[in-house]
Amino acid sequence: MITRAQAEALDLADPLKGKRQLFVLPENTIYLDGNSLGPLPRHVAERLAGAVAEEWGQSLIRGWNTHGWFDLPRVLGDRIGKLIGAKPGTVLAADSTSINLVKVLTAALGLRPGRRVILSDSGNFPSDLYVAQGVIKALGGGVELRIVAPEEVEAALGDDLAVLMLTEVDYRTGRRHDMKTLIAKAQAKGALAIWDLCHSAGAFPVDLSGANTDFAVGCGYKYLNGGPGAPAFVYVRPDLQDKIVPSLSGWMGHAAPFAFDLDYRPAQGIDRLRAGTPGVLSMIALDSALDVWDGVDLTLLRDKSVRLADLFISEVEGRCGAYGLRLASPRDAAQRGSQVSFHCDDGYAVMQALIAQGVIGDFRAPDIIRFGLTPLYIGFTDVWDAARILERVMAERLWDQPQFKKRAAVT
Ligand SMILES: Cc1ncc(COP(=O)(O)O)c(C=O)c1O
Ligand SMILES: Nc1c(O)cccc1C(=O)C[C@H](N)C(=O)O
Repeated sequence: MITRAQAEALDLADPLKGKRQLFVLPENTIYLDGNSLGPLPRHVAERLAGAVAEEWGQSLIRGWNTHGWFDLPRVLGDRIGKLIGAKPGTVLAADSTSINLVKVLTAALGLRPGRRVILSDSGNFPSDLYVAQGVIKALGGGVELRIVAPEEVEAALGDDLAVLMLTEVDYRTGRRHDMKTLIAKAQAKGALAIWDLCHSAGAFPVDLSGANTDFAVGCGYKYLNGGPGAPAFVYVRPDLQDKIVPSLSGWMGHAAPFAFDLDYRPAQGIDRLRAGTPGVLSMIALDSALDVWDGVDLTLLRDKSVRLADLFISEVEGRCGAYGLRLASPRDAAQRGSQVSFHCDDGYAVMQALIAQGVIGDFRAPDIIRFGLTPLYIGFTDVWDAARILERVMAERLWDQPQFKKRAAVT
């Protein structure tokens, strides 16, 4: 444990400290939930207002050409690609993570006919498992979703494997898979690998090309700060792009959308992953939000993320261990994403009481309180203060009140 003055000294020496002022952060709030919804980058409101008034208001339908609306999915894809080690032309910003997963899962199964198994793990985000279940039903069966414990994935890679479908960072515990190794082992079995990077993109450096990733998806509203419901992204390895047969074969992914042919012909390259009309205003918000990454060295980002997490773990364990909080995240930073979670009895009420004290994290059933550590706008003093406030919530049993026990619709 350290003193508050020591935490302040760490902030003063932080090479990323200048980035914080780029964000709108409400007063008296310590925001440790950027792994669920990133905060508003300050300049986005003006850019969005300008886009509404000028681009939509004045240019009307001409905006598709004059403001480059049609190209936004590719342009944003390339910007996101720089954060995840993807080459230009391999990432598309589009739709939601769940929808993009339908696209790549059906594409991958189409490339491995006769193979029966989609392998995933019980730490995956449930939407991904639901998508796989839905795809299997829509295909009329013949494929099985096999779910194993995260630590059993490697041993479960069999000769009948069609697709390994995993989320790199466990949304509850922050446990991180060894993506490169698992991809190589799945490919050695003749399978394809799909990675969900929702809790990776913008959280630490990702190297999709270096890991020879087949497919990846991820969202724009967490560490990329694109706003609620921001466009997601999808990655396809260059040599697979023209081999895949899109199942969501909408007109915007057609080779010639404005020829209005009656028959579908897929576009070349990543464009065939487009389906329908993109949400242009959301694309513009995400495009603008991505400016905060200009000049950011992702190795510095990771270094700060690890140090924030180590400090938070030591402060919370030191202050709250006596109240039964237990670390749910890996202690070894190399096996963690950019969040820290604790098992906590009455965790929902504890988190609500903490939020009432100005520290925003979230709760994930059955007993996890979860804290996102986002180095662009969170500092060492923030996590020190958050641990101290959590100690007060526990010591004074501030959580033990009826209003903190009533579950909201969205947690
Ligand atoms: C790992 C992961 N995958 C998928 C999703 C679902 O994304 P969406 O609701 O944007 O489709 C989320 C979060 O909601 C997530 O954390
Ligand atoms: N996508 C969300 C939403 O629409 C509402 C509330 C939360 C979310 C989330 O992103 C949850 C998130 N995927 C998680 O890691 O738990």
